Amino acid sequence: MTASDQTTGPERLPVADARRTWAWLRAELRGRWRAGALAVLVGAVGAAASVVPVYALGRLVDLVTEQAPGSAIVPVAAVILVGALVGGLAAGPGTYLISRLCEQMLADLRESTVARALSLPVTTLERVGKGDLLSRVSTDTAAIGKAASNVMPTMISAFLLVVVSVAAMAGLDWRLGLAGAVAIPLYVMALRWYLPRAAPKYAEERRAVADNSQLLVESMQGVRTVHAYRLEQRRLHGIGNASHEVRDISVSVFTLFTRFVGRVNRSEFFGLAAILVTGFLLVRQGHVTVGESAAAAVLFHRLFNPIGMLLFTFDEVQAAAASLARLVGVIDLAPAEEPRDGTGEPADASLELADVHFRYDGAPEVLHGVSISLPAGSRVALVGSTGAGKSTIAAIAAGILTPGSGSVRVGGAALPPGSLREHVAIITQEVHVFAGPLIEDLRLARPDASPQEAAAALAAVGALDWAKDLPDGLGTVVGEGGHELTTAQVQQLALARLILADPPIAILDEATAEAGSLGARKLEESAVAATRGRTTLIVAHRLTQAASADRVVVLEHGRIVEEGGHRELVAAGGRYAELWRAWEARTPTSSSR
Ligand SMILES: Nc1ncnc2c1ncn2[C@@H]1O[C@H](COP(=O)(O)OP(=O)(O)OP(=O)(O)O)[C@@H](O)[C@H]1O
Repeated sequence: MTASDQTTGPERLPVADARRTWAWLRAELRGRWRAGALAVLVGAVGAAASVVPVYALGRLVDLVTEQAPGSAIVPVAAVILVGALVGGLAAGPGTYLISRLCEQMLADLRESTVARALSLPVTTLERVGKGDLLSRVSTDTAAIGKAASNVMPTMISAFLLVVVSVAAMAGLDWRLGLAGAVAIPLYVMALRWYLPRAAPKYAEERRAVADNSQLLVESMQGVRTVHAYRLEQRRLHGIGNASHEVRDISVSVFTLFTRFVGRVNRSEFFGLAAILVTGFLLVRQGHVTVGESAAAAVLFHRLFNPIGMLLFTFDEVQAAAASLARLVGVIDLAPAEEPRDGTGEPADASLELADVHFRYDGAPEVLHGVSISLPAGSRVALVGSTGAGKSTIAAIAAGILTPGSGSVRVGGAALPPGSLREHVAIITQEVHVFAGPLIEDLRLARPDASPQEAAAALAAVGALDWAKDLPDGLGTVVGEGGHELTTAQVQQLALARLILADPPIAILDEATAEAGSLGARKLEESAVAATRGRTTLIVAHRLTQAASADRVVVLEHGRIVEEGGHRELVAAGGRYAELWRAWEARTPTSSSR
């Protein structure tokens, strides 16, 4: 089963199952087996070297007990010194190699997740909400990052030390090894008690955190609506409830953890007691020396920390595994669908939508076979009542949405969405101003644009005057936290970006609709300047835009009901004529056109 087969709910991105997550991890490790083997080898040498001083310490105890001469003690002391040195020296590179491996894997994981998230169909992102995705690329990546940089290196070193120490105890006397091993089933029992209880708790905690971020993101993004409808208290109440849920789940996770710690301490007690009793009996029967028995006890006692580390970090590893499953779920998502028919190079700047059908996820079809043809360099206006499907057509023509069936062709070529976007640029009313200097915002469209080119683009859309008057001119920081631009200024900025991007085809979806009537005419002029020479599809909310277009396409309920020149349609007395009459009645001045 792939991640994309299984969704955790209609409003969430999928989460990969354990098998798929392991398969991803194995494939990643297989691709880096050399680095992995080297890290384990260096770690094992360090662990083995660190056991030598304890062994030698036992021997030292025996020598002292036997009142051996100083000359016999010196070589043992030298062994202790060398062992400690080698152990200490190998620990650094061992940890470094493991950390490097984990960090490289994390960097690749982060890149693939973000790359896939950016290539997701817009409909998927709209359906799941940005909060879920944000919590995955931030909180989940952080959880894995923490495990990768702190937990995994410590855990692997601890594991190697445990293996080498148990082997060393068995080397002293197999019964001592066996006594030490008594603790193993107790540790395993503690872990088996804990893990199945902790896993769902962690998953629950992640889900609650994601829900909380979703609520926060929505409230921030919709802050104007929240103010407009006085929803502050209701939103705060919702966020408060979600935060309380996160808090309660975190507390219950911690309570579970402390109960687990109690079980681990009990295992340590029984393990050490078994070694001391066995050592006592073996010394009494003359099977081992006091030094060997003491060495076994020290070896075991030294494992308290690494074993504790192994067990206590298991929950972080588990949390990281839950996060990894969520990221692999995103990586496995199908990217936006490519068109099924052939591609090729566009012959010219014409744009053609042929028999396009479209439905949003889980909703009824909204476009029922729409065909629109824009010859190169023409201006076509799309007119229709609210919900007719105009914005959907604009998004399909721009390659933001993929039609369910039918095709979009540029210059006769059906292009994949990625390259369609190279030829077609769209401006919607939701223009985002990225935080930073104004000129950098313009350069999003063309990174190498010179200040003169940026200024020329602003001048062409009539925005240079106000831009120069900003506190730092084109260097003024705009966007979130910076100088606030008016809606009309933001639209002009988008039109200036269009000039810099210089696409052969432009789509304007409500680019002027937001403006008040006073500024609307000015913005229309800016739009005409920005689209001059380009094939242009305009979603015309102001019918003056339709009147100045080469052709008007009238859409109702997802179907084209009329098509032709403005005068021709007005004369025909159909749906467009009706809309035009209503428009003229509302804005008498426009009849002068
Ligand atoms: N993201 C979405 N998910 C589900 N349905 C949607 C979504 N966006 C639009 N719709 C629906 O699709 C239909 C066409 O919407 P669209 O926005 O394309 O119409 P429009 O003609 O541009 O309307 P308006 O003039 O109000 O912008 C409407 O019924 C709308 O409710």
